[in-house]
Amino acid sequence: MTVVEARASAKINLTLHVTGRRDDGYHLLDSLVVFADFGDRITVRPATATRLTVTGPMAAGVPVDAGNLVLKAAALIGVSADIMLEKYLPAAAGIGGGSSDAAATLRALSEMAGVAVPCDVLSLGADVPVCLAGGAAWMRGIGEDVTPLAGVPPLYAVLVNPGVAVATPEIFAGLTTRDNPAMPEPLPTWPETSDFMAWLATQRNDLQAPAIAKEPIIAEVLATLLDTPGCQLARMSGSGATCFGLYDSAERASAAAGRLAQDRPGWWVVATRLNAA
Ligand SMILES: C[C@@](CO)(OP(=O)(O)O)[C@H](O)COP(=O)(O)OP(=O)(O)OC[C@H]1O[C@@H](n2ccc(N)nc2=O)[C@H](O)[C@@H]1O
Ligand SMILES: Nc1ncnc2c1ncn2[C@@H]1O[C@H](COP(=O)(O)OP(=O)(O)O)[C@@H](O)[C@H]1O
Repeated sequence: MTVVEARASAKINLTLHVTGRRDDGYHLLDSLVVFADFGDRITVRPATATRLTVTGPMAAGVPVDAGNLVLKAAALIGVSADIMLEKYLPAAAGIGGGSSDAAATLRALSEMAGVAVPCDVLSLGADVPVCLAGGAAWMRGIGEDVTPLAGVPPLYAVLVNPGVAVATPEIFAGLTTRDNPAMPEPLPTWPETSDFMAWLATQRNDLQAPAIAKEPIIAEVLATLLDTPGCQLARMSGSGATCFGLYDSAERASAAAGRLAQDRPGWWVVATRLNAA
């Protein structure tokens, strides 16, 4: 019997520029996306009818019915399976947990049954195409235009979520401007990690201000991250509330995560590598 496992890595928007809005209300994005070496885990086994079990430390509140993106992905690819989802990522957190689960399910079911992943996965969510691509990418359009990026260095990061779930549509609705500048085209090259960090600091997450207006604790998360030794940049990912801090070494990232976990027992804190090979 073929059992296939797949990692559903956390998605991090290192930049997230909102550059316009379509007539249907969806926003045009311009985002540099990378993935963490930390995430959920999907295991699929052949079965005559699809069944989903959700376990893991972050399983509470995750839908187990047809609303789960794992089941939507299984229906889209048309493969039945016994699917186990182990949740380690907080939901509704701006790190694409559900989208990454959907992409991992498509990959795992494709391998298990020997069927191709459907070309059009955007119907599962705007973040699913980039999660399916899986590596550092330039994401544009509403999320369907994904260009893999070489030359993005691996980074040491700490991810922090203060435990507030954020509804993505509400954050987009809070934008005061929707025609903000895009990243430069072509993107610059970054010979050293320090060049990349310096450039990142000049970019933005346009959803950060409306997210802070809705959930002021996000500003506290950013300030707390910036206050830890070695933190070079702190920014929110996606529509929040998860923020990332970038560090100059694995040791400093790990020390910061240890200190934050101790000082803020209610916060979800993880030291991880982004865009590691
Ligand atoms: C904002 C981003 C940035 O990567 O990340 P998250 O905060 O979800 O992690 C994504 O675009 C989210 O992707 P995803 O969560 O898959 O979005 P969807 O389910 O397709 O859409 C949820 C809602 O977000 C808004 N939305 C989403 C994408 C987009 N380009 N414009 C939008 O306005 C719409 O209100 C939509 O109804
Ligand atoms: N597999 C899943 N994991 C987490 N949330 C899911 C999943 N499937 C559906 N959802 C729903 O999707 C919503 C958005 O969750 P998620 O994809 O984790 O957040 P975000 O879009 O902020 O990155 C959640 O509120 C939850 O109800």
